[in-house]
Amino acid sequence: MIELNRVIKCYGQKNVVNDISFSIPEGELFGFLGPNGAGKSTTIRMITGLLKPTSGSIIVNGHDVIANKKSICEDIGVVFELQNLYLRSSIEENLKLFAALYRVNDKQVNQVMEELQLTERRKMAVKKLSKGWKQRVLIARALLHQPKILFLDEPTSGLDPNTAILIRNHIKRVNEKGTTVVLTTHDMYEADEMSNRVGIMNEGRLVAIDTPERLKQQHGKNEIFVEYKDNGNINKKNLPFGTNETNQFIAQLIKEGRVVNIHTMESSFSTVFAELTGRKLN
Ligand SMILES: Nc1ncnc2c1ncn2[C@@H]1O[C@H](COP(=O)(O)OP(=O)(O)OP(=O)(O)O)[C@@H](O)[C@H]1O
Repeated sequence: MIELNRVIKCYGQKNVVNDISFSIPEGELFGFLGPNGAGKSTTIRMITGLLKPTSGSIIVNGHDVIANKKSICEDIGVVFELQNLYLRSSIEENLKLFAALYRVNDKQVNQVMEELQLTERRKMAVKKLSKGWKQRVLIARALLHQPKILFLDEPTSGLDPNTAILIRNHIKRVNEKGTTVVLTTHDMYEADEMSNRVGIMNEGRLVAIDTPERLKQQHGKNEIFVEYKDNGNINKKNLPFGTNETNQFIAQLIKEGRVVNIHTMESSFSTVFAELTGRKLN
């Protein structure tokens, strides 16, 4: 369980995280979204004890992170961008070094390597690996000590679709076994598909927190897509669902026998994001 209460972080005069309160229950897969500079990384760094808030309280699994940041080390695993691996060492050496710090046995190291499909290249130096392999090593390293909470910052950014699927599936499996997951992402499909709930930040504030389905119902806009004959050409239009203008326009097309194709389109999560933050991503 993660609980933030009235958390503020300011740099100079600017509140980059501006009085946010929310909680993440045990076992949830929580998607954390927001445009660049919204304050997501700052918030995650505060939750994981890497950064001290200006004010407010943060409790992780019953521990006050601000009073004692070391208290949560054993409970959390983190996969952040620009994390260091020992490039000249092999996958296995990197993992065993970390395993020793957490008193994790070889059996667990082998199992995690197997689960992330790393075994085949276990002896290969990390510097020779592609970005996707390195990312899997980072995830393996974060999971070695079987943390109760896993924090991932853009885990599939810049990876090929197959590696992204492998990583998403693994994150889902880890979550199904009981690990709470906090996933920061700019990928709206990933957020929608994976999260039990999402929190959306904008300009330091938490502007929404709910299930993707409810956010789509509340903030999305269903549309009707219609293709129709128009003076010898085929025209296409997206129209708002259920308005009088749309109904009249379509009724007229049907009457004149001009409809070529028509279907409704469920609002996408990108629409929700744009509506709540005023900006578009992906
Ligand atoms: N050490 C710092 N000193 C001053 N300002 C900072 C510092 N760290 C972050 N900021 C500012 O805080 C704001 C929030 O940054 P943060 O990295 O938390 O955003 P983000 O939502 O994670 O963005 P991104 O999606 O680009 O990673 C930004 O305006 C950033 O410039």
